[in-house]
Amino acid sequence: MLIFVGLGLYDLDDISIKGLRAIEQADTIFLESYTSILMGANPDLMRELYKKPIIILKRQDVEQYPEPILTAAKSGNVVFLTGGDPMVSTTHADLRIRAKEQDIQTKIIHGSSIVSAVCGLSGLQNYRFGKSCSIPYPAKNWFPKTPLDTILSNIQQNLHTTVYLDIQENRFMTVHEGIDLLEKLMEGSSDTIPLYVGIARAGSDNPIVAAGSSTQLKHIDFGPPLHILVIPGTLHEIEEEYLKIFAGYEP
Ligand SMILES: C[S@@+](CC[C@H](N)C(=O)[O-])C[C@H]1O[C@@H](n2cnc3c(N)ncnc32)[C@H](O)[C@@H]1O
Repeated sequence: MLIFVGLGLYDLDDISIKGLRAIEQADTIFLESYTSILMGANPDLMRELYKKPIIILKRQDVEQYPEPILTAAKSGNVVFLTGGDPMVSTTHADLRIRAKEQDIQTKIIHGSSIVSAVCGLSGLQNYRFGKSCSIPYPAKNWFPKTPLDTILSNIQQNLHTTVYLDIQENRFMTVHEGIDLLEKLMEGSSDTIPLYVGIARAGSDNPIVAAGSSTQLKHIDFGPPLHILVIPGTLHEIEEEYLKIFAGYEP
């Protein structure tokens, strides 16, 4: 059996009791930490708490060479750990399909997700979000414009946009870096993003939530990762009130 377990948002306490029970019963535990990462925990703390070994997986181990995971799940109980919810903004649906094709039973134990956390922290209503996008760190000769296109298209339709910020090995894109990259993409055009909401460390005891123009947000210290951006469409009056109270928004 292959059980996808969501670790939740920030530290060891965010996993569900169902998730912990699945770990207790597991013969093999895998952890992927390339789609998201618990900044208030680490694999050693997990091994200590779960009293079991944990095998760390890279993207290619899951997306290109998943056979060891599937083989283990054919003969025993496998838990596959992911930050947040395992099926939100990840590609793990593919692994579940591959397991099904090999007659391996699967199950999902959900975790709290950044997708719902942004709604609670910003007050932006979940049914007013359009397509989300990700900003990658620019590589040599590669700086995609698609995130900006998604944001502008959502703004035109009066929808909010969740903007995931890149995670690379020990490199986590900040709200400031994300805004700078978007501003660079808009240089020389008439496109503008009038309002940004920056969120840091959702799920921790001290998340930061700040709303304002790019210039205003550049003066905010968001602190350590993880960070995420939300670009609102036109605000509903309750959303505006919420951002004023909880995110220092000054229209
Ligand atoms: C690709 S998404 C994966 C979402 C995850 N599966 C979930 O359900 O929460 C990961 C991105 O979301 C954002 N993120 C995830 N957890 C966060 C947190 N606790 N605080 C702020 N941003 C977070 C970061 O921008 C990160 O790069």
